[in-house]
Amino acid sequence: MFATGMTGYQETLTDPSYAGQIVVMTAPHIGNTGVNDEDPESRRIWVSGYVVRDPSRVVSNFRANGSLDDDLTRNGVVGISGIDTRAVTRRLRDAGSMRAGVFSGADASLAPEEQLAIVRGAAQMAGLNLSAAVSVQAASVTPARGERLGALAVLDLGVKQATVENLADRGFEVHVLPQDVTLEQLLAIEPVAVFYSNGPGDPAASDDHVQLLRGVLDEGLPFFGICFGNQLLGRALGLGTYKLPYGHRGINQPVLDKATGRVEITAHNHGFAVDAPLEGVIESPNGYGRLEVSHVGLNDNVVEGLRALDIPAFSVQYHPEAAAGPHDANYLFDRFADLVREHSATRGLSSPARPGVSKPRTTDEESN
Ligand SMILES: NC(=O)CC[C@H](N)C(=O)O
Repeated sequence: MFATGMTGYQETLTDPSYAGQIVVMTAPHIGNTGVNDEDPESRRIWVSGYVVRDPSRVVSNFRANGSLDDDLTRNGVVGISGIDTRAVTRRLRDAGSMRAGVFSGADASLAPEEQLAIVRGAAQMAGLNLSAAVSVQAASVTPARGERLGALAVLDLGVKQATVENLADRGFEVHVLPQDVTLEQLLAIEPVAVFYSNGPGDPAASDDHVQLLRGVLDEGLPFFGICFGNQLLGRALGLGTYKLPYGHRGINQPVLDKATGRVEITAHNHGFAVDAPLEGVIESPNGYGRLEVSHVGLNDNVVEGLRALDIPAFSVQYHPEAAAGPHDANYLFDRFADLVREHSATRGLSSPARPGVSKPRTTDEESN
């Protein structure tokens, strides 16, 4: 797939949501600012391959302590340059994101048909669950900063460091939990709220995370989800998801906040989306009351946010942590903190109540 950001390649490479994907950069000149210790969004580079037109031969930045080339080598990730990435992008826009291969070493001398057979033998992104590959194995805690709101359970489906920092800045004691945590283990930290992160893979292949989220919503806990978290909230509420032809990956995507009429320029990285009517109020097929699409992508009218009207839950498909990207959507972290404050005031911090809607509890009502 292709990414259109002209800056922030280090954040892109270390964003776990790119796991399993070969990233083609439309910006022609990549690597000028090298790499540093401050910008990684996670513990490693996750892309499967990196395709650029013209890598910088000189690293020039006061923060740099290495080059892009060295960083890719250290992480065992293959990069390829000298490619007309804009021509590749035009093909991807016409034909959609597809499986691909970058061959080096002995594989480079294989016949094209043999290379094609290797690519065709690779797994499709549709139907793939990659959460276990990127999630932490053990929980970790980042202390709250400023006014303390309480413990926040973050399900690590591929969380970015900038998200953790934004949540800690809002007063949450951020507990990053492994993706296979049980509802009992999650509730044991006595969270005031729950957050689902971004992450790689097809949301339709994440039934366990959807079930866990339904347990969280049944507890009446406030919820915020970003990107993969938005898709999983959609599924928990009873909506379907689908694969976009070539996805949204860049840092200048216009999104309408329907509540304010304001247009935000935002960072995106998603290949799937929630299927829901853009206008009007929808009744949750899973019995969570009313919900609506809160944000819409203006390039192609894709659902970019959801809000439940009868339970304290909302999510966005794009990236308010904006690493890299513009900060227009940063208010969403404040909106989450406000929701938790309101909820704590009405329910009491230590005794979460069930939402005032009755929910059928069978498992076969999942719509996808
Ligand atoms: N950044 C994300 O969370 C991506 C979500 C999902 N894997 C998608 O491609 O749509």
